[in-house]
Amino acid sequence: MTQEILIIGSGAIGLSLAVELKLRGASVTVKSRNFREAAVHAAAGMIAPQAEGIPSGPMLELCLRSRQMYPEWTRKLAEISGLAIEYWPCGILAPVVDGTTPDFAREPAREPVKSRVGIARSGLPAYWMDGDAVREYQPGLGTEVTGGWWFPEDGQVDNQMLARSLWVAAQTLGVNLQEGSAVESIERQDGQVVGVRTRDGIDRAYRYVLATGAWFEELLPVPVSPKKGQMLSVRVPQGEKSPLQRVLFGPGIYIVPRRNGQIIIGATSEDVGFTPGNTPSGMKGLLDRAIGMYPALENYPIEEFWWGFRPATPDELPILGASDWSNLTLATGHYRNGILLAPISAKLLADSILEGKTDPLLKQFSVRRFDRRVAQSNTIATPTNHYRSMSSNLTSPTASSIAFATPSALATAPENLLEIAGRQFQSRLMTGSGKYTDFDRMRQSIAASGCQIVTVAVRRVQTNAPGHEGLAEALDWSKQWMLPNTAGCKTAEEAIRVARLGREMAKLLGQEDNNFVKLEVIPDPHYLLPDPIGTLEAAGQLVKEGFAVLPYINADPMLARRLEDVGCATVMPLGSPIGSGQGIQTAANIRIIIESAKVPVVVDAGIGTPSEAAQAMEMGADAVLINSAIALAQNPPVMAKAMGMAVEAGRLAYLAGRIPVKERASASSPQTGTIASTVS
Ligand SMILES: Cc1cc2nc3c(=O)[nH]c(=O)nc-3n(C[C@H](O)[C@H](O)[C@H](O)COP(=O)(O)OP(=O)(O)OC[C@H]3O[C@@H](n4cnc5c(N)ncnc54)[C@H](O)[C@@H]3O)c2cc1C
Ligand SMILES: CC(=O)[C@@H](O)[C@H](O)COP(=O)(O)O
Repeated sequence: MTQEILIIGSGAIGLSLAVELKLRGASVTVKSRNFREAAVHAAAGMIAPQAEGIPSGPMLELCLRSRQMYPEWTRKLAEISGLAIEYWPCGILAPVVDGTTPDFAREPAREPVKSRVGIARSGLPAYWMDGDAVREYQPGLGTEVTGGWWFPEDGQVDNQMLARSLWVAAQTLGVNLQEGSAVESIERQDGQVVGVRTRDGIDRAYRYVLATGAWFEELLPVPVSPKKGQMLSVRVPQGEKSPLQRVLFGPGIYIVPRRNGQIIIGATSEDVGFTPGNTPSGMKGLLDRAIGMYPALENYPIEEFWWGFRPATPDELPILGASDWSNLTLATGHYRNGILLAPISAKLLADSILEGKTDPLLKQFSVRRFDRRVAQSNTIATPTNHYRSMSSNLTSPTASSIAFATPSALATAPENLLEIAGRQFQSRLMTGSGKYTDFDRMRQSIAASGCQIVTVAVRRVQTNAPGHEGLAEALDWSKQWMLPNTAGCKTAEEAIRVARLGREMAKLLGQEDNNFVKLEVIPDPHYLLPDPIGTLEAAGQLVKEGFAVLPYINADPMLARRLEDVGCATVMPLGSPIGSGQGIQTAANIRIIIESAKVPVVVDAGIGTPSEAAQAMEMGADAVLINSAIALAQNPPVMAKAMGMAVEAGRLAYLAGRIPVKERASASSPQTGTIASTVS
């Protein structure tokens, strides 16, 4: 068997993965029944996690991560293939029509509406405009439009160019592309795939990936079905300049203007199996809605119509990752968002196939959610149930918990308490409140961790960002000390403003004397690295205003000293980028900070496992702050418990003092006085 990776399917997903695997040095073959039938050609190419109204949770996170990858990903593909790809972050305007107000617009904007333009409730950039404002912004909208949402970070890619570029990039890199090679069956034996059968015989490889889009069920009994979409395009009349410079995404209709004057109009969503062709009723429905939203289209020449099949699963979420066969990876079900999700799918699957790294996000899209057998056995071990049985063990006074009491008492002895700005805490673990799938899970996890300080993103709570609606009220603040943070602030000014809001929020929730703020000034959306200058500037001001400032910083010893000098209550150097789970990559600098700091040092961000939390504490950190590793674990409450124990273990180890590292062995039992030496 060769070390070849064999991908079945050459659509957006199969080709993106082929390119990624090849770029990382793998040997790759792609079997493609028919490149032209792939949905990637039929799509509109919208990069639209916000306009699609995807609710907060793993899917939105996947989409946002992918959207963020788009500029660099398309640049790289264009460079390899030598073919331009038009990626246009033009923003998407979602007009609202009377009686069809989409979910995200149902409540009015919380922040004061400045004239006729309001800022959205979502933590992501989104702006509400009333009827007059939206018309000013986009002249020519139909009379039925009563307002609209503007999503400046959504956009579009020319999916036809993308498809060509993916194919040529794969070819250029040396992927073995076998067009016209339809796989008829997948041969399986002893829990493994042993080959794929085509009309020419059996092909074997070391690993296999099934990426056949809407046709997935033909080869494997997994619930993926085709959702047909009909589309058409018109063209801006010759000599006229396109009046549309952004995508319009209305109820049941979208209008996607390309820079070359073509305007794509889509799309129907039909459960008609693989029935081919465009229908008069499909076309009429699209044209009626499109003209209603943007009447000028009625006189534009029609250029083309077509259709395609989206791969849809029952929950409309993709299937990504491992299967019941150890060497078979699954990649399908991207439904309406396969163009958007191509880069992140390729990255996460390549990480898993080549490096055995399973991003926690990938687990959310496992095929196992459709497996009745597995689902049933899972109910016994679902996070909540498992946690319940575990927590009852932990609270009952068993022999082991009694035996454990002495060291715990040491860790919580008065001289060993964590003290920040005059306030004492027994637990040295701080946790975050974001990224949980639901509030119950969050509450259970925070309780299981034993932490006493919980940080809350003020801005996201204020704007009711997805997953943050009612978050602040969801926790019992008589048991936890709130650490409001300024996440989402890019400048010192914003952070100062949000810190003040945070203080008000803590007051409203009953913590009258809470002046704590976790200061985050992060202009860089990619690595979420803090701005040292903005942080120092904001810290100085906030200290003057009476805040206890806990600044999140890169592990920079000089900056830590400057922040201490301006009066910060702690310093919070990062272990590695937020949410990366890369552990403590900055150990050498953190050691220097710990050595010289007179204020508590809290290692914040990047901790992925309990052993890394313990490592930070063994190094002498005063506390750690952990969010993603708990919230995104398969079983958050149990991971929270593990983190709490690790922090305590690490602290005890630090207090106990480790043995020095020696170059030579040193025997555990005496070398003299043994029987042999006594006899002789
Ligand atoms: C009308 C329409 C509009 C859309 N608009 C958007 C949009 O604006 N934004 C967005 O993000 N997404 C959009 N999508 C969705 C997106 O196009 C799909 O999610 C994505 O293309 C799916 O990619 P895939 O690789 O899984 O499948 P496909 O791209 O369909 O590719 C599957 C490939 O597998 C091959 N294959 C099948 N069976 C076999 C076999 N037995 N052996 C070998 N090869 C086989 C097929 O020939 C095909 O080439 C749209 C889809 C449609 C139909
Ligand atoms: C919630 C919070 O404050 C995070 O920004 C923090 O830095 C934790 O990082 P991880 O999510 O990597 O644990």
